[in-house]
Amino acid sequence: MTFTSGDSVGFVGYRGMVGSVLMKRMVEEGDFKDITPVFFSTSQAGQPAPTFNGELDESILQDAHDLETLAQLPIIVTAQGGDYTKEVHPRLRERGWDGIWIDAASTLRMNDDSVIVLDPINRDVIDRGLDLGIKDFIGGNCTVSCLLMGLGGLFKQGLVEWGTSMTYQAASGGGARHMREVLQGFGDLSGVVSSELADPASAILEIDRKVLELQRSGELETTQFGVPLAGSLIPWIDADLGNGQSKEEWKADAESNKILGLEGEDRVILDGLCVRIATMRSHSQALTLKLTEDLSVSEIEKIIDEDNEWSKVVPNEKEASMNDLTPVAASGSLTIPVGRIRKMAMGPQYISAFTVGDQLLWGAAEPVRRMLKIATGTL
Ligand SMILES: NC(=O)C1=CN([C@@H]2O[C@H](COP(=O)(O)OP(=O)(O)OC[C@H]3O[C@@H](n4cnc5c(N)ncnc54)[C@H](OP(=O)(O)O)[C@@H]3O)[C@@H](O)[C@H]2O)C=CC1
Ligand SMILES: N[C@@H](CC(=O)OP(=O)(O)O)C(=O)O
Repeated sequence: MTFTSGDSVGFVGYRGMVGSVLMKRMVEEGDFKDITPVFFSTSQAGQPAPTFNGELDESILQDAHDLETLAQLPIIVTAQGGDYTKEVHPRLRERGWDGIWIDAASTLRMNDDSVIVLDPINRDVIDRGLDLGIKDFIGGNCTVSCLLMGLGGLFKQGLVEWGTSMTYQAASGGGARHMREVLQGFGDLSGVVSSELADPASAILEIDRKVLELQRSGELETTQFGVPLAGSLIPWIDADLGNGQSKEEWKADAESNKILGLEGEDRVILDGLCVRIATMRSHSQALTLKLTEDLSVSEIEKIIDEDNEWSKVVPNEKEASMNDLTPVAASGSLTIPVGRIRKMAMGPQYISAFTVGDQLLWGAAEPVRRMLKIATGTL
């Protein structure tokens, strides 16, 4: 089953948080002109379909579990989530569907017959996969994709022996309801001390006591995160692998090496701690890298800056770091700022770096959007 310009492409999960960012980017880039979109829903089949291409369209939402309809499509793009992938993908393949499956969920990422897509970093791996007849192209973990978009130049040139990544991951990584829960938490904490906050003479330790009392009371909404995140942090993300490592931490090494196409002795060792903090949609990470060579900071900055058009070095200065190297600065932007680059006290080959990326853009929707363009021959 091959795609020719104007053919239909199926979209599942278009109205979720990741799907909405994907649709917005496709509209911004005029991507709909090359395809005929067919929209699917697991809950709204039969209702009017959206019209992102700006044309009058009377089509209706298709049933996302209707294998017959899905199997007619040469390309399916899904941001519906891992449960949907687990349920539908194997059944489609079992019935002989050989179209291209492009997915934001992690389910198929580490399969031998899938490629993790991040084309500014691994276009060669994607092209090789297409040539070999690979049909499943999966977006990477948000933290991994943002790391490689920022520091990809060093990895691609084989300059990293090992690295640690200490993350500061935003609430959006859990989903829309997690973001709401954090904001609600901040509101509740602020509300319980509103009269004290209005009085500049009130005692800060009394404010702190009341806030902590509410955080520990069990009265805050914690359905999504399990514990209060507002005014706190959670030093564990994703499943417990039982060896002291979280699954999110495991992904750094496993996915980065797969994205870069590194095997055996060429693999880069990556490990670290993943921490959830109460920011909205940008993940940050503090890195320690051991380089294979003693490069000057300006050489390192040049390699990072020049690797792709989105990585941007922020000078290792206080004001620039405070203004340009934060989740507030990075959110809503495709630019991946990389700063705090300096030689560490451990020796000339050890460097620090700090990077931030919008986890809904490069962390989720953008690699998937670009893979669709590659699959349709327009990138
Ligand atoms: N959040 C993230 O940071 C990342 C997520 N991903 C992957 O993407 C998947 C989807 O994540 P995300 O977009 O956050 O999930 P959402 O919960 O926002 O959306 C998933 C689906 O929920 C259904 N839905 C039910 N109620 C609503 C509503 N009120 N508004 C919108 N959609 C609704 C929609 O399906 P329907 O129309 O069928 O009802 C929608 O497609 C994840 O499971 C994960 O696999 C990947 C990387 C990062
Ligand atoms: N686990 C990420 C979000 C995510 O969806 O990751 P993955 O695509 O690897 O499941 C986070 O919580 O920030």
